[in-house]
Amino acid sequence: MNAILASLKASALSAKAEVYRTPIIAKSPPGSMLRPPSKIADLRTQTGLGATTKRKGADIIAPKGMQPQLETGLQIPTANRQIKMPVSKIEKPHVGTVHAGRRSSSGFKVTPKQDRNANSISAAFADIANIGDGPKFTTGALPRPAQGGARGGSRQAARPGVGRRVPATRTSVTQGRANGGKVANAAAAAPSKLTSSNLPLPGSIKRRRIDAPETPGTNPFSFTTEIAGKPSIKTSENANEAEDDNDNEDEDDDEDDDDEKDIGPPPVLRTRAHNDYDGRLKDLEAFSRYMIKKNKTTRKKKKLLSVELEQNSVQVTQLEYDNKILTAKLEDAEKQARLLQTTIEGHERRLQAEKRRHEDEIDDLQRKHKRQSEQLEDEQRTLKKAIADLQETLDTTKSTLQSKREECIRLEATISKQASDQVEMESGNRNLKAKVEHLEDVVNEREIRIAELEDDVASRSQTVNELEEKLRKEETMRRRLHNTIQELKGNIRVFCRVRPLLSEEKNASASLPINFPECDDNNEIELAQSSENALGKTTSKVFPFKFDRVFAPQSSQDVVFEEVSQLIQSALDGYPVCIFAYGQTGSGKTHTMQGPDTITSATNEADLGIIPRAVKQIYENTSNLSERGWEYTLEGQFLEIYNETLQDLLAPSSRNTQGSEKQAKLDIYQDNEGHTRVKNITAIKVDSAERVNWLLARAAENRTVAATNCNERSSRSHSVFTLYLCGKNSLTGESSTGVLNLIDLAGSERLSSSGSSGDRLKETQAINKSLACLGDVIAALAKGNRHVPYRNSKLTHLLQESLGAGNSKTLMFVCVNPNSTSAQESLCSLQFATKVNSCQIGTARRQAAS
Ligand SMILES: Nc1ncnc2c1ncn2[C@@H]1O[C@H](COP(=O)(O)OP(=O)(O)OP(=O)(O)O)[C@@H](O)[C@H]1O
Repeated sequence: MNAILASLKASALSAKAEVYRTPIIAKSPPGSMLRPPSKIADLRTQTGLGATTKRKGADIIAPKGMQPQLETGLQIPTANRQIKMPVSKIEKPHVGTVHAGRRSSSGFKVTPKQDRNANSISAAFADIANIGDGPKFTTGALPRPAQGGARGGSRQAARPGVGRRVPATRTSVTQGRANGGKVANAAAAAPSKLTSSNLPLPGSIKRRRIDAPETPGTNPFSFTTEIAGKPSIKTSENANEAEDDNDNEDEDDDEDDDDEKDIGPPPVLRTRAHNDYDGRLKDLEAFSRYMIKKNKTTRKKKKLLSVELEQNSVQVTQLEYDNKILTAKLEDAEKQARLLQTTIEGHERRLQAEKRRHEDEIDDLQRKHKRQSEQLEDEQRTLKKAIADLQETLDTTKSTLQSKREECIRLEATISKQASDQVEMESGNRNLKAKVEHLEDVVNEREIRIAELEDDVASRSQTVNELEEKLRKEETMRRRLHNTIQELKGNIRVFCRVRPLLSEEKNASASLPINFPECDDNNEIELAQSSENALGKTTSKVFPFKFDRVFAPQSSQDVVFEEVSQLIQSALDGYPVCIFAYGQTGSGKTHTMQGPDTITSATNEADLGIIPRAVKQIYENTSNLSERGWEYTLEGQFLEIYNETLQDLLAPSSRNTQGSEKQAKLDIYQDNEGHTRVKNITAIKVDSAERVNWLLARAAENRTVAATNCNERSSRSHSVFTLYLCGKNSLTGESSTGVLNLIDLAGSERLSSSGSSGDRLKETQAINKSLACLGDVIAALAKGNRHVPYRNSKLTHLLQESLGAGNSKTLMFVCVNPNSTSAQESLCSLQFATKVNSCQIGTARRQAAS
């Protein structure tokens, strides 16, 4: 749209410029009056005209003594303003003939010249031009002349020779070369109507010089002006001269010769005598001749000026004609410009509307673009995040892919290997098939054999069942026999164990002189004791002791437990068993019953004492017994008797700490079945051998807490581990309830040798009391007293069921310290053990439901 508007504006401007440029060109038409400055100067020199006034765009030549008055171009004398060219008659312009006038006040006399052809500009041009052979005006591309025009008139008017009189001021119009050089009548040649469209373009005006003929008297500076579509006007001084012929033709004939002469200075009128009439007459005659000459010269000049004037008039007419044409073109151009302006305004309005619409569209598009940009930015952020996630996934996938590739490579290698293996296997398979066929035959044979064997198995399984039944009966028999053996061994037995000297004891003191006489039963021990009598003589006395078994210091835990395991089996068979260790502090009671103070999974099994080994044996035996229909549940409890007070060693540790929940009082009672039980005691199911380790660890922990309050608590209290074994045989319907009491008694130091006082004395008294009660109970059982004082101490009360109650089995370990410093205490312990060993407690009775 902008391009269309720009082209429209450019065409309008070019039209305007063309219109306004035309008068400028018309101001300086080629001709005699408006010549190049150099030509004008030459002409002025030749004609003796006055000063030249230079105007913008043209040189204006005025006669000597006459100032130019025209604003543009040439001021035509008033007398010649008969040259009019009404606009309405442009198609037939009037051109007045310019004549050399009469002398006027300004030196020229101007008279109206007869209009030879007032209705035809061509006639006027013909009057001016076509004089003799001189330069001519040609009409160029003017419209064709009217019929009957002066075709070839110029030829007829042309007369050869110079200086020959020709009709005054003749102008011919020719049709140019297109008409074959024939002269056309100007009137006939004029267009019927001049319009801007058929007017000649200003740019088509051509100016060329036509060489003047070499004829004397011809103005060498005459020009032929050709205007395309317009008549050419030819001017020459010959024409001017001819124009004057109408007025002074005769006079000029005589005076032509004098024209070229210099009239010289006026004659001098000398002073003569008044009566010198001849002289004065001569002077007057001379002066008269001079004046006549001068008059001739003046008239000649006037002629030239008249010619100039005529030429100017023609020029003016031509300019007016051009002016009107250009005015018409200007009007057309202005009309067109207005039209274009209207069109432009319309275009501009449409453009404004388009512009507004486009601006609205641009705003909409910008809003849309902004929204889309925001959406795109959001999408870009989302995409970036997705790309990052994808990149991460890609990396993970790449690494996975890499590992998969490596795996594929491995698999391919494996596949190729497997393929080769498959080939081998196929060949092997074929061999195998052959073998299979062979074996199938064998199998068939063997199936027959199997059928025979199944019959045999069936008969044998019946035998097995019969044997199992027999085994169960034998198991029952075994239990009875085992118990009988135990009874034969004694329901209360005593083992003696002497611990080795500790590393720190080996250098400090001499070991006790203990002797283990060689015997098959390993049940003797001799304690040598030297004493000094009143005479100062040292006497040595040997105290022999005999127990059910004596274990020397090198005896391991395994050897000790091997003798004990028979009693553990009795407990599993449903008998109350009580094993306790007796001896002074540090004699090895705890080592025998438990082993190390703290038992963990890292503890060496060889160091384990009777308690963990007993539980392990029980589990192994219950597993074996399950094949014979026995199912057992084990429940354990661990308590200590300190100063005749029961303490639960398996209670949660919080119950034993100060300020925490106070432990409920533990009371000993007998349940409905006559079993001795402890009220409020913590009973823990022992469902594995390892559970016992945890149980012992908790007991040790609770004992450690108590030891912080009471010095060497473990040595000053009795600890009792009780395991209840309840078994049921689903096959025989038998059941059994065994009790295993494993007791680590307090140190058995005598009160006198302990040197105790205060709390320690009280502790020792309590220990001695309970141990004395234990002795009393055993003595009562040995005597067969009806009353056995079990309730004299917490210990005997607790062991009532397991200590001599008919069916119970009791084993006492008397532990001996090999240190010589403990000789007296060791002797007392061995003496106490001998008393216990001498007891014969009644026949043990199995606690069976049936
Ligand atoms: N048969 C043995 N072999 C090796 N060392 C033993 C043996 N018997 C006991 N000992 C060691 O002797 C020391 C004392 O033993 P232990 O603590 O068992 O005596 P105790 O009679 O239980 O004393 P307490 O009455 O103070 O508890 C311990 O260091 C223990 O390891």
